[in-house]
Amino acid sequence: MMDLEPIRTQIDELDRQLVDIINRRLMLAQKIGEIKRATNGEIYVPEREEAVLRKVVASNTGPVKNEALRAIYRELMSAGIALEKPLCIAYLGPEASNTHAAAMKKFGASLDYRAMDSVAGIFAAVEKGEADYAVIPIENSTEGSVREALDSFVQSDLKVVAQLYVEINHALISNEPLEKITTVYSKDQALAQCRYWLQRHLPQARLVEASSTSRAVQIAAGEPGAAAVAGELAAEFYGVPVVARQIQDKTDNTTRFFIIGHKAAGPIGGGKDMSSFLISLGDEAASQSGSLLKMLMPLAERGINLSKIESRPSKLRPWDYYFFIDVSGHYEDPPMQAALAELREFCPLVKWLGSYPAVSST
Ligand SMILES: O=C(O)C(=O)C[C@]1(C(=O)O)C=C[C@@H](O)C=C1
Repeated sequence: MMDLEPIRTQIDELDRQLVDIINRRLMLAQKIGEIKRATNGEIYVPEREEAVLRKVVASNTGPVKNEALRAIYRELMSAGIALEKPLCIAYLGPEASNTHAAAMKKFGASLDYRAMDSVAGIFAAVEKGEADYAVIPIENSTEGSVREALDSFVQSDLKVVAQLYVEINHALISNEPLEKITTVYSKDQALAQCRYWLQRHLPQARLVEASSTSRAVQIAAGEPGAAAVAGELAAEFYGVPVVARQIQDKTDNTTRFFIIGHKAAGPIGGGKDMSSFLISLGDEAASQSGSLLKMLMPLAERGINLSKIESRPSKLRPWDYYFFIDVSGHYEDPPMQAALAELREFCPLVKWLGSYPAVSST
């Protein structure tokens, strides 16, 4: 057998150098932190993180996978942020929810996390300064928008600062075997994502909505005949067995999360920014044909790409709608400013919800 020792000696030497380099990187982040504190700058800078990750990935010649590099850098930047200021990140809890997992994926292990029991509570926590940023689910590839999350932007001045996509796998979690399960708890979106599996395997079971997937596991843990639909992380965290894995109807079930804070991300440029807006057409919508087309034209004419449009009842009067749109580009881009000026001529409400890096690579 070949001798491992000389190779391990080389690894030990590289590790010593790595620790030294990591500490030197962190000391630079600390210096940046001092400048930010003196100038009241944002501690978390999504556009800079995105630029760092893109440079790192571009310089990678292998064999390390880009995904592994991104995970390593996530933790390096998390450690850096913690030295600049120990940020608190609110998420839809309780602990071990899919949003908790998404928050950890975005911000790493060095920050403080705070579970909240509703999207409204999350917005309030950031607004009152009890948390610096928050992570909320905004839409799912199988079930569409999280309506409560969209509606929260109507009243709030908080901004979308970043986004991330996370593949969501659901499990059936219970102390009971499948044949003894009579009630299944979960968040409405999660129940809907497993609708056919539940119909096939538990046609008699009562489906009951819970405020989150992890809350469902807490309930199921203490109730005879009850099960929860949630991620396996929650099963492990609350010590409740997994009865069936991968029960979502679509294998590529993905949820998009928004990171919200007080200040939107700065521009990256080069087609790598996105922005979200809330627009009301007011009486225009009811009185004129083609008003929706009129709303989209100022954007289309300037090459601003619309990637999503969603209407929600305004709740001001029946059949009055708000349009939530996601578009390419940053709020500060001159073509965007021109399009917005035009929109404001006939739309009673054009509210900027935030700008953020286009496809988050974290
Ligand atoms: O460049 C900055 O502003 C930093 O604070 C450094 C750093 C990094 O570690 O690279 C850390 C946190 C920010 O979110 C962005 C980048």
